[in-house]
Amino acid sequence: MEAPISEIFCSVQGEGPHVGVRQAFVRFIGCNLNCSYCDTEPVDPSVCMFERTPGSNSFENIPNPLVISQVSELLGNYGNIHSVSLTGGEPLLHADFISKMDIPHPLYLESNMTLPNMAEKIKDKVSYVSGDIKLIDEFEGEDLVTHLEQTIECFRTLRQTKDRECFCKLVVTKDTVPDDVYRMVDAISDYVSCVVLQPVTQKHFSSGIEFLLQLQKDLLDSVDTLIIPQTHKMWGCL
Ligand SMILES: C[S@@+](CC[C@H](N)C(=O)[O-])C[C@H]1O[C@@H](n2cnc3c(N)ncnc32)[C@H](O)[C@@H]1O
Ligand SMILES: Nc1nc2[nH]cc(C(=O)O)c2c(=O)[nH]1
Ligand code: SF4
Ligand SMILES: [Mg+2]
Repeated sequence: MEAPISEIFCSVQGEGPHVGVRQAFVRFIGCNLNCSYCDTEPVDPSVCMFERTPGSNSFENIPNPLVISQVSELLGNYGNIHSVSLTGGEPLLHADFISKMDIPHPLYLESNMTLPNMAEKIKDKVSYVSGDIKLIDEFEGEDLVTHLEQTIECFRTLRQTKDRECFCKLVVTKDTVPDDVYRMVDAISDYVSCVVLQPVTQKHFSSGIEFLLQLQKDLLDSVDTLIIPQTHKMWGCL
């Protein structure tokens, strides 16, 4: 079993309720969506950039695709880590690979939550699910009803249990429509421990502070809701 991976590095989780924990990151290549705000840089798919020494900004190029034993060996360099973040791109496109991974650390999945059949394959492998809600205007493709159904099914499959933590992130931009947020959150709120409103970072127009605080106020009536920006961008780590 093999998969194309763009980066393997060690950093701290910069988003959501576990900001600051030491993690290894495995970034898979490829995505089924095309979000307007996406911060994943295009890469040379022929190599995986491996940062052996955390924070060194020095990378070894490892030819793609990688086999599972190679990934396990590379992750062994990073010492005492909280978990291994599987990100991308969309890691669920590589569910077959993930289902066969055999590493001693808990797996932390970062997903767009649009591929319920793939979620089924790895639901018992992952200990943490950081699942996004994507609003329909963020990508081209299916209609709203199909998108909503797939998102709900994905959250239902990967929902919070005694063995798995599942929380939701939602990137807020100046184009975010509150009613879209309420509809989507309402549909999945039973499956998550909390909702994180993640203000969009970067060159994109930011949403206003008042707007974010109003969204949080409204959502708090039904679900624990935090506002947490991408903290790794603040101190420039990977
Ligand atoms: C790059 S994505 C990869 C995982 C998966 N495809 C997804 O979208 O959840 C990782 C996280 O970064 C967030 N993200 C991407 N671009 C962002 C931006 N410009 N500002 C804030 N968050 C962003 C995504 O919403 C997601 O929560
Ligand atoms: N430090 C750090 N935290 C992160 N949380 C989610 C990330 C991602 O790109 O999936 C990410 C990332 O790329 N770096
Ligand atoms: S789903 Fe994730 S990786 Fe794919 S385009 Fe959207 S933010 Fe980027
Ligand atoms: Mg990122």
